[in-house]
Amino acid sequence: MSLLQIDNVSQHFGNLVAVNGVSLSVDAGRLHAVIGPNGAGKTTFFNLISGFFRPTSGRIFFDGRDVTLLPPDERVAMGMARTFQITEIFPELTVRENLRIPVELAHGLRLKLRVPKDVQEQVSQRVEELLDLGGLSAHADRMVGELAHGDQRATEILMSLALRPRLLLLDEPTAGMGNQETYNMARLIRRLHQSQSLTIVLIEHDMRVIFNLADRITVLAEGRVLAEGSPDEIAASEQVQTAYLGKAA
Ligand SMILES: Nc1ncnc2c1ncn2[C@@H]1O[C@H](COP(=O)(O)OP(=O)(O)OP(=O)(O)O)[C@@H](O)[C@H]1O
Repeated sequence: MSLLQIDNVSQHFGNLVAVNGVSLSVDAGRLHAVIGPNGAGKTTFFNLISGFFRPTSGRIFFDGRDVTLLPPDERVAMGMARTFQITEIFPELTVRENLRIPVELAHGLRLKLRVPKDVQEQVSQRVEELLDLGGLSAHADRMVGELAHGDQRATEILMSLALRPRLLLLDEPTAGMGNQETYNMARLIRRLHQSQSLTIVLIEHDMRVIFNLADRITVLAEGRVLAEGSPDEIAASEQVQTAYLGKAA
């Protein structure tokens, strides 16, 4: 069964149709990439999935439930997590302290003065698990603001996992990264996908990352679905090459 089902969704901004009748279905455990040239509607589409915009028309289902009108926080509570192009971390706190914040929130602890010892231990254990998962244990006590950009983004992604989401929406996770950082980020995404059975929908510009990681790819152009298929099918599509890959190469 699909974890995420999008039926014929459109988003108008005045006369501009940013997303035009897009449908997409993502099965649990899949990694689905959304690609397309600048202005194709990718970010708007993500805003619709995560609830920052309400579509002009169409429906969105998550885990079988119609979430079209649900606000972002209720979607998060249902198991949807999203990271943004802009890094959202606390630069003057350490990596461990940054991770501790959402983990405590996930345990309902942030406003409690007295926290039972066993709960404190569960929180600490989950923080260490996340550090380990992200390969960040060696940097745990460093201030996030001092880390390389790639490690900052990794921290942010790990923070979004504190609530143990089932769907992770990643908006250009390798934006602004060099080759080595891009490679490390792709490895982290693969690890999350495989070891945590996390369903991932990813917007990405870097073709190496997409063709390496994705099970399926949707190509958007001018707000519409230009093509959808496996990486091999998309790479072989003349229509896609003309509209997108040709230009990007
Ligand atoms: N809040 C908004 N109000 C009006 N127009 C918008 C708004 N957000 C996006 N648009 C327009 O919708 C179209 C699609 O934009 P969007 O940012 O979704 O594309 P994108 O594929 O994410 O592009 P990029 O790769 O450059 O980030 C563009 O023409 C953009 O100018």
